[in-house]
Amino acid sequence: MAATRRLTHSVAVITLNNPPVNALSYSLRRSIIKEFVDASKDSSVEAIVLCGANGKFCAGADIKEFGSTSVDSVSLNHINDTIESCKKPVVAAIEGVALGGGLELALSCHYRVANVQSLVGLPEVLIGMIPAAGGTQRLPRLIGIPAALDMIVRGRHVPATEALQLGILDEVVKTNTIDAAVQMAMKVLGQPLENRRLGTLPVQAIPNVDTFLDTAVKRAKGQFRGAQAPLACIEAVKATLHLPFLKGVENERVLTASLWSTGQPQAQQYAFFSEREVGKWTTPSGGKWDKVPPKPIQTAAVIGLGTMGRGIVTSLSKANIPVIAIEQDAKQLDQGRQAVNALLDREVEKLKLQGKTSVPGNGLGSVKFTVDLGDLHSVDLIIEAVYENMQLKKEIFRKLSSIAKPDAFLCTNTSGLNVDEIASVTNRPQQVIGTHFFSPANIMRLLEVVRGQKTSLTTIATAMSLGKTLGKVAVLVGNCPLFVGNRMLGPYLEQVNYLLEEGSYPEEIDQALEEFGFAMGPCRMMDLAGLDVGWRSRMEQGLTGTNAPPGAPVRQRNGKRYSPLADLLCESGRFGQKTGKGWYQYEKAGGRIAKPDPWVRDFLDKYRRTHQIARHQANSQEIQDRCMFALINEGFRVLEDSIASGPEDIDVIYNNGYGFPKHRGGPMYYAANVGLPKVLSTLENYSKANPDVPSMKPAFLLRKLAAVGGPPIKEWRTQLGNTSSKL
Ligand SMILES: CCCCCC/C=C/CC(=O)SCCNC(=O)CCNC(=O)[C@H](O)C(C)(C)COP(=O)(O)OP(=O)(O)OC[C@H]1O[C@@H](n2cnc3c(N)ncnc32)[C@H](O)[C@@H]1OP(=O)(O)O
Repeated sequence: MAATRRLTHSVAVITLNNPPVNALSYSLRRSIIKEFVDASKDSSVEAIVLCGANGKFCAGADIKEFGSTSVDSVSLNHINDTIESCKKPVVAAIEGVALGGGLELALSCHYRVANVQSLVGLPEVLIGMIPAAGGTQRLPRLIGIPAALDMIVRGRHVPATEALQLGILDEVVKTNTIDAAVQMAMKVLGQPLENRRLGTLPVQAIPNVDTFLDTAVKRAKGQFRGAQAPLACIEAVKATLHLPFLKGVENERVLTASLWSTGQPQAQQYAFFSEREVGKWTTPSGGKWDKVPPKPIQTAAVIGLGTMGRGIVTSLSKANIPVIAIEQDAKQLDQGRQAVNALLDREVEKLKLQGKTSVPGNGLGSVKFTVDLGDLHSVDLIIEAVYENMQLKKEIFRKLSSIAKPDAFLCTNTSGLNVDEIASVTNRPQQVIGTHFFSPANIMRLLEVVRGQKTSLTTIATAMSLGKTLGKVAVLVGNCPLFVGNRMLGPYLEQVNYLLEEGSYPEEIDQALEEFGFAMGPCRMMDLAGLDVGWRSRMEQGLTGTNAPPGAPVRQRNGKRYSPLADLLCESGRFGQKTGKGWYQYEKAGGRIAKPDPWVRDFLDKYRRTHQIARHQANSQEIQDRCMFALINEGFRVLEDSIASGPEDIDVIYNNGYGFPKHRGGPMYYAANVGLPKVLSTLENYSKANPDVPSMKPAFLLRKLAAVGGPPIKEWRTQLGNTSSKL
């Protein structure tokens, strides 16, 4: 744990050592200050190098210690000021990462040398905070307001080559970073340090700075919808213009305290740790992430090059895994090839920007396009990504049974079909697993890994590990219709339809949920996904179309409330963005700019008149409560059924796959924050007034937890008890 010290010539090298990422815990901070003061007093030491153990400089403050009392007793600001004012040159030797407080520490050093593979950044905004150890004051003084603001507000991890260009680093080396830092320290001995102390420098003026900052605020409000940290970051950087350095640092402290009182940092830090926790999967049969080794995946194949397949091929190639990409005929193969190549070209551009052009083959795995399933005989893992049709999927898996090598894993990319049924037609159900990617699959971080009844632990471990290799956050879920995310979406969208029936317009509903923080309101989301998808599914279920029960009341099915609104839209050819019309109108078929459509208003008004529904225009709060509590209630049912192993899993799914605002932690964290007794009573009231909407009947687990006062979310798991686990 202690920061250790060794002398190289007359240079003291202080090593931060707090595995796994050298986070600046209270005890590490104490050791650093002690070692540093000793070195600066030692007359045999002429210069000091700061580095991190195990190839990592430092990932910043220890987030686990936030909120504890020891935080301020040895503040990072005190360390940074001591370093910056040191009379001997201090050089940071950056390997791996210098993030948050780690970069702030490095910015207090007089020089910075980094390994070419390293990343630097101030990602505090991603955990609901601002850099509060001088970062918002030193970085603008070093690289100017625009570049600093961009890094701080987006929390970007900047590759070393870019950081060198920006002026954050003084030198980038391919090997022996610490030696290079020692060399640098020797080289600068005797040179004046005044202009290397960032806290003493003026910030460079830029023209029209007020307009520039106002625009940044407007952009952040639009982009981060309700998240306070990006705005506080702008405020803190703005202070460099009118406050002296120390006052600017004091302002960081005030802004941090004010952010903390919003509860957003706590929610985002919960989200951060939940993402790491879901990787540590367990199963009731005793399977555990660190006990079951995954099989290495050296080659993979993807069947079907529609939107999902293209993204999955790109994702695999990006992870440097050679892929075989299959389509059923030459024409579709050609279309798929063009689309994949365009996506891969964009990836190459991104790699170039990161200075990674020297990686052999550009660091992308090769892609072989073919129409011949026979080519799959030697691949390690196959992902089927054809459209959602059980018969078609089964036909493919039957064929794969005889073509794929016996130890190959067979994955189905389905958003809700029964993985057991698909596995049942194969000769290896233990090696079959669901991998539910989210569109666009090369960008979206979420991967739902769906375990079937017979899926082996090795198969789970391999799919989860593949998710990590692809840079995704993989969540293990059980097999039930629609799995976790889409299952919860059902009652949420049901409420949207009922609100539309009752008198709200699509844009009002979207506005309320976008104000809540969702990246996209539900009506725009349905238009994007295609209204016909749900329509076809409802036809297959006999809820609408020719299979619907004859003489069924229009607004009821099987004794439950039913809204035919989306069916009616589809019957008039309005499938959403793809047809240029859905809940909104678009500039053209395939267009993306949604405009409220007077046709839709007329259609809804006429519908209400036909069915004699008195107009009830719900306000934002009612829209948010009904939609959110419907979603959350289903989340409790998912937990009861053990389809997800804990509330954190659900929250990670929603934060990463459904545009849920991370500053609210996730739907289950939000429920805990609102208070479970309140969620329960709202659902109870609705349910009493609407007994024909069973999805709003409060879940048993919600009642159970509310009955014990709504404990903190980390205690929910203990209340889950013995349920019939699907995990
Ligand atoms: C409180 C004192 C003074 C306050 C004033 C100073 C304010 C400073 C503000 C900050 O510095 S806030 C922190 C800013 N830093 C970050 O946000 C970085 C967060 N970490 C990451 O982005 C990643 O973890 C990583 C460093 C890029 C590494 O990613 P990788 O995928 O390689 O590993 P992970 O699984 O993510 O992490 C491994 C392990 O380490 C834990 N961890 C990571 N960072 C921190 C941290 N800053 N504090 C505490 N713990 C951290 C992570 O939880 C994993 O733990 P596990 O137990 O193995 O799951």
